[in-house]
Amino acid sequence: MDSKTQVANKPHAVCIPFPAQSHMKAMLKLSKLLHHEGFHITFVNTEFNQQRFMKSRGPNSLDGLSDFRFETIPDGLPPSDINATQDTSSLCESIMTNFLAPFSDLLVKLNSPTLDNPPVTCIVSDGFMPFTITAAQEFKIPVVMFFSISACSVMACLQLPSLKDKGIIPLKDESDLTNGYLDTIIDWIPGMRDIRLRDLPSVVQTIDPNDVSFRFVIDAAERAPTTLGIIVHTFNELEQEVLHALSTMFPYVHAIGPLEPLLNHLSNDHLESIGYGLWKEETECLNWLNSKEPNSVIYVSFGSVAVMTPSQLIEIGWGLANSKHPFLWIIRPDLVEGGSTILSLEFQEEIKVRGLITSWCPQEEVLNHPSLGGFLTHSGWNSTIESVCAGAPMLCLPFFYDQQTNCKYTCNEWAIGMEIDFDVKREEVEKMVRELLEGDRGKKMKKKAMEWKKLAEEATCPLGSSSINLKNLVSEVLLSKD
Ligand SMILES: O=c1ccn([C@@H]2O[C@H](COP(=O)(O)OP(=O)(O)O[C@H]3O[C@H](CO)[C@@H](O)[C@H](O)[C@H]3O)[C@@H](O)[C@H]2O)c(=O)[nH]1
Repeated sequence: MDSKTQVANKPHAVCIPFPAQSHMKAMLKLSKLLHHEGFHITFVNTEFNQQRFMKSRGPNSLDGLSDFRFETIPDGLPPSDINATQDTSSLCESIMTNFLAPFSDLLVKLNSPTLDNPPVTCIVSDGFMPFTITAAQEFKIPVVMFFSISACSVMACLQLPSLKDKGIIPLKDESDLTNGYLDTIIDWIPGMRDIRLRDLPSVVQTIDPNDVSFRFVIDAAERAPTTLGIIVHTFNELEQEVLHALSTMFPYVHAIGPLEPLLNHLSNDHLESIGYGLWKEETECLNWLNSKEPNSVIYVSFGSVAVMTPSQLIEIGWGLANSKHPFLWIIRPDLVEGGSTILSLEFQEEIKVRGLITSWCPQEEVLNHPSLGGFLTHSGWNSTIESVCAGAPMLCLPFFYDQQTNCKYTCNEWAIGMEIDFDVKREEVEKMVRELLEGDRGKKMKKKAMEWKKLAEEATCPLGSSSINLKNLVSEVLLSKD
């Protein structure tokens, strides 16, 4: 077969993430795995995020290979700060109305005989981008939905239409937020036990049926079951019960994760140079960690979207300082409401020998550093599963979306976390950090975290459950001729 015929016969996956940092990172990792399975990859960014990538990682950072390429579509939004996460509600609204047309145009372009790539054979779409299902139907190609969230959060999202039909959501009145209604146990969700309304994705905490995020998640939940199947960034051993329940709802459910150790098993990763950060990674913190005792440092990060009040920032800061333990704290340029960080000179003087604050770091390297003792996190799913991989116990301070659900499972089911009240007080932060790094509960959580780490390693070794699920996804779904 000549090389032109070889190219023409290659399977070609178009991979499109929800256009935000964590979803892009997870989809890029999955795309690299599919590339290794022999796929030609087209990775679709919004123009805005493509520019951010180039800015943070350099103009050639997305050069890729001839069979791993990047394309862009517009996001339909007015210009915004290149150093900040876009407003999620505006993004969701725009995804629902503006993305289908440019995405379909891109598929037409990619199928053009004048281009030197194989015709598109499948779409791997973020689970929250259901316009891709319409495009897949139009182009008569399979689509699978990839959820870069936990299986329990996927299940919870999928139940939103039923919760709405039963009149449980949206809330009837603002008072339902505080009168105990959120403590209602929902006892009929398959595979999930002892779940309260407040543990479900935070979009349920609205009284407005037209709330953008509420409509956005319901739309995705209603459309997901019309696809061939779903991929979830998790592993069988971690979420057995809920994955089993999900498997009765779709033709295929593939738990493929954690993604980083799966990638680490690839020999010859030609795509290693394609990184993930939309902010420039500051690496001097790794040297700082080298100077610390094993298991001594608390790492603090709230992901790429959460925004906190100045008061929360100050309470967290003094709680960390008063614990007297060393800490590494990520304060993104857009972390605090109003934009500026207001840490006093007194605070900076107090922490200068044992605290390091930086704007963005190579998080997975930090979590796996020997001096790391624990992680104070917002319970975003990528942070949670990266912490599981690293065997790091967590303090959970969930903000919104799926974070409440992840926090519930981290603390109650997996026994590797303790929750901090959202109305943060410095005394509580100090106490929790001490308990995590010095107390019996912390020791038990660390032991459990190491057990989950071992199971994650087993799931991602060549004959582990996630590696087998990846092979099955490729042969049963993406290469299937049915
Ligand atoms: O200094 C940093 C801080 C974070 N990260 C990375 O950024 C990602 C953060 O992801 P995540 O923990 O999932 O948080 P968010 O960025 O807040 O992610 C959004 O999307 C996730 C699904 O992809 C949801 O689970 C979250 O609730 C939602 O807020 C992780 O991969 C981190 O490794 C870095 O590389 N460097």
